[in-house]
Amino acid sequence: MESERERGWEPQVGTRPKTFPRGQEKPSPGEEREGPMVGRETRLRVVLRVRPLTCTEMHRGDRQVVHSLSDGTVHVSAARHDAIFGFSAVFDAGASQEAVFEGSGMRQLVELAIDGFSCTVFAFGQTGSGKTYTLMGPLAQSETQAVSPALLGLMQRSFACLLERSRSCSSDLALSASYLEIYNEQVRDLLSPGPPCALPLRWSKTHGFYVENQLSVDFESLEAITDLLLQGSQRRRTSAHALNRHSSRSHALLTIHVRSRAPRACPSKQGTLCFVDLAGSERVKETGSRGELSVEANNINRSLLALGHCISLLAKPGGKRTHIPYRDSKLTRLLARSLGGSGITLMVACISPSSRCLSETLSTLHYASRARRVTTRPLANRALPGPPMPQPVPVEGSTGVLLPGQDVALPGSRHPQPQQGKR
Ligand SMILES: Nc1ncnc2c1ncn2[C@@H]1O[C@H](COP(=O)(O)OP(=O)(O)OP(=O)(O)O)[C@@H](O)[C@H]1O
Repeated sequence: MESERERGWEPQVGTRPKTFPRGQEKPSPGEEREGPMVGRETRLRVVLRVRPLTCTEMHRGDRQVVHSLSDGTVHVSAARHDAIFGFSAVFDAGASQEAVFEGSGMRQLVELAIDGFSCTVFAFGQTGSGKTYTLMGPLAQSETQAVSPALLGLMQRSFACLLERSRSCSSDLALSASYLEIYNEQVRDLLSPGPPCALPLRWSKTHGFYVENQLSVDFESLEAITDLLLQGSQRRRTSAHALNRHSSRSHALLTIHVRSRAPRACPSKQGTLCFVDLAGSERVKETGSRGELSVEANNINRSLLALGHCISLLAKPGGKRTHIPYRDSKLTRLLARSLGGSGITLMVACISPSSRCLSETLSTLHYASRARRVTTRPLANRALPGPPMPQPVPVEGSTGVLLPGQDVALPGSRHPQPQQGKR
């Protein structure tokens, strides 16, 4: 039986805070929430969600080979396999969207983003295993009919939580969103109007990897951010194949930037909350992908392989001291900070309980188990006092902003390069 410490977001025994780089500062006395984990080795938190058998799987007579047990474990039992895997939490087929939000630690992650940390939640698993459903709920239906509030996913629940905190008397938060996809190894802006075009991914010593010229849109209400999510998701590449009628063909990253408006003299906190909906791994033989679909599948599988490789190396004892090949894919470059840097990460592994998916399910479970050994050293971000940076200028009649010197930038602001103290 594992201890609370092994269940994620608890610092490891005997680790010491390292020095605090510029822009990422020690907590001041009284900032309790940043307390135990700041600057200390902290494990990724990994939870598992098992979706129900689909109608097709039931009609086909697939057997259920995954059974969740109490205490965060699942039992996989099939002809030649009998194994138990443990996670920080396991959600079975009957778990509601609310139970996943409350039990996964998502609410805590929102709080940490408000406190200035770079927080990431990513969903991964085989195609059709329920990643998009867990993050966004059944979004595709919302074009024609409203989605029942009970079905809303981790994203919408986190937005509500964030806005509630923002309205509460003590917090004065400025919120903005950017939404990207990695499609066939190209980074594309999902909020930018017009045909998708590739954005450059750059690296700087102070900020690590960042996307140049991505659009960032201010928002102040749940309706505004839900609209952005819907607009962006409609632009995202999806296709139908044998295992999923709405299969995502790209990795999508929605980032909420949370800036606290502190008094002038104090450095303000600058946190992020990034939702990563990975495209699912797939066996081309089973999905029946041909032509363009098969090119997409190869790109998806290659980038997931690169991610798996980085995770394996990071999970080894002393792995951080070896070279981690983040540069092998755009996905690993963008997740470098969440996996091996100073961010705080929640991973939601999604699986199908069907006997037909057994080998993919085992692969996801092994991948997820390995990820539980990965640690980061969380540090909060602070905007530094000093000469003021160019501030976005509100544009009348829009939630968008213009940076000084820009003449066209609706509906959001472009970030040509990271600002000081911000990635
Ligand atoms: N927990 C769940 N309860 C009910 N239905 C679910 C659940 N999880 C997934 N589904 C349904 O299963 C189908 C596949 O889910 P989803 O599209 O989220 O998979 P995915 O992992 O994102 O796939 P891909 O990688 O191909 O994009 C959808 O019809 C979805 O509504």
